[in-house]
Amino acid sequence: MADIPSAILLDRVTLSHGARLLVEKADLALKPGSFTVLAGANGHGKTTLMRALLGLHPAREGRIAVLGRAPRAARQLIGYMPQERRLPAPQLTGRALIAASWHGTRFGLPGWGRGLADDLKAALSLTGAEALAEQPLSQLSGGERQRLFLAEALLDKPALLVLDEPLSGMDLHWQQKILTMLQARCRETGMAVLMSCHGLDIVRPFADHLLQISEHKLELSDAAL
Ligand SMILES: Nc1ncnc2c1ncn2[C@@H]1O[C@H](COP(=O)(O)OP(=O)(O)OP(=O)(O)O)[C@@H](O)[C@H]1O
Repeated sequence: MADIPSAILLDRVTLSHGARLLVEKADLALKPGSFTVLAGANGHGKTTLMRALLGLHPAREGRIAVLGRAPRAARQLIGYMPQERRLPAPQLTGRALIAASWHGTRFGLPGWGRGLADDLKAALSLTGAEALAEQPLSQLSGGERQRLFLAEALLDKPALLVLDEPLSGMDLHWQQKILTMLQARCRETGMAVLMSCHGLDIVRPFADHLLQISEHKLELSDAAL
């Protein structure tokens, strides 16, 4: 049987912003179906690493492969939820915003048809955001908006989910519900998750690995330890 490619593979990767070195000569291999929490102090490079996986930030050295492809070529297989999102029109409903961004990124595909509507319903149900999607974004709390944007990242049944502090603003009840859902999706569908967060105690019981960025190094450990 052919080898299944890693969800994320780094081979001697160095990341920097100009003269500011963030990660130096890092190696990493994360399997499909794995749930990894990315931790590190403010400004240590978590967002930059995620953007590099999406092909939005070039590695200074080394090779990055996502699902066996170069990052840009893997983009269609990745669901991404950025740390912050500008709301271009706060009066839009969540459903309308997702439809608009879907058309923007999937230019050339058929319109917002039945299949897509069903997929959106299923994704919204995973994050408990069905009712939220019908309300203007300006009337949602920060944690409610996060659930909506997480549904959007899940919409296309990605093989890899890259989440930049998705739990920020969510209360404990919803953090646990979302973590339970993500863990189950990893087990049941083989989707891999890389998720940054600062509240490690809550996340550890649900994750397989902890990936720490510190002193320009990436250190992978068992999340339970
Ligand atoms: N667009 C940019 N231009 C120049 N330097 C940048 C840029 N974005 C980030 N940096 C530099 O890279 C460092 C790491 O930023 P990054 O956003 O990756 O950190 P982070 O670990 O995600 O931080 P946080 O926990 O605060 O979200 C920053 O401290 C900053 O010095």
